[in-house]
Amino acid sequence: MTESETLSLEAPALPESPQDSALAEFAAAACRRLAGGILGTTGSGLRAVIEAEVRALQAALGDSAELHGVAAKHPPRFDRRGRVQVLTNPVMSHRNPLAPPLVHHHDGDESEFRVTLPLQYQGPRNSLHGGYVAVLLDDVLWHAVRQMAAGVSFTRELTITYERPVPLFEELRIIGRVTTIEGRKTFAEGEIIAGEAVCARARGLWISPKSSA
Ligand SMILES: CCCCCCCCCCCC(=O)SCCNC(=O)CCNC(=O)[C@H](O)C(C)(C)COP(=O)(O)OP(=O)(O)OC[C@H]1O[C@@H](n2cnc3c(N)ncnc32)[C@H](O)[C@@H]1OP(=O)(O)O
Repeated sequence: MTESETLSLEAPALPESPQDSALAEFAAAACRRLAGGILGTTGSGLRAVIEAEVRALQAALGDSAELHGVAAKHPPRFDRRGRVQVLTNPVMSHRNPLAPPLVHHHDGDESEFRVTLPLQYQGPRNSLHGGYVAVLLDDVLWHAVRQMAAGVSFTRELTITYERPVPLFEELRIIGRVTTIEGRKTFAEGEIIAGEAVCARARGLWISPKSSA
């Protein structure tokens, strides 16, 4: 597979039918498994498997140029509250192979993700990459803000405190909660918890641009 073909596959279509959505989620799950498998395996046997898989995918996709820029052609989709759905988010979208297989729920002013992270998120040995710690906290805090604040808010400031390594291969609770709303400004905080231990903390400010408030 050439580099340009790889990039084209990273700009997925936004399918409209439930069947297509299921297909996109299936494909993303397969990509995740492949990414983890590649990192954990070496040798010529792996090369043969990957070559065969890639050739089969190329044949099934036909002209992969069709995948270029498809997202921009599709109109946005809306949720039950009339808000634009975020279908490509690299943390929460089940269609995005970059997103880990997390489950989330929201209760009151608090959002929670639960996830067990595999090898492709490794920074220090057996621990989560620090940048990804910030990504997860940014997203869970934003999710809490999204439920509570009017309009759409964007991260203005985010401070992470790395208390101890965040482990891979065990379930994490990633929690975000709104602390204060002052007009267009929403302050939030949260943490990543493994077992009983708080591994990382975050606090930050989200601002809704004047036009969306
Ligand atoms: C559909 C889904 C799509 C969205 C899909 C999102 C997917 C989830 C992503 C997770 C979240 C992200 O990563 S979001 C992506 C990363 N973030 C971004 O790209 C944002 C880049 N920054 C911006 O675009 C801008 O700075 C904004 C929109 C955040 C704010 O712009 P602005 O509205 O012009 O801000 P400004 O007037 O300067 O400040 C507003 C008010 O806040 C005050 N203020 C500013 N900074 C501070 C501060 N540190 N502490 C206290 N107060 C502050 C100012 O004094 C002012 O007060 P006063 O004068 O009013 O009193």
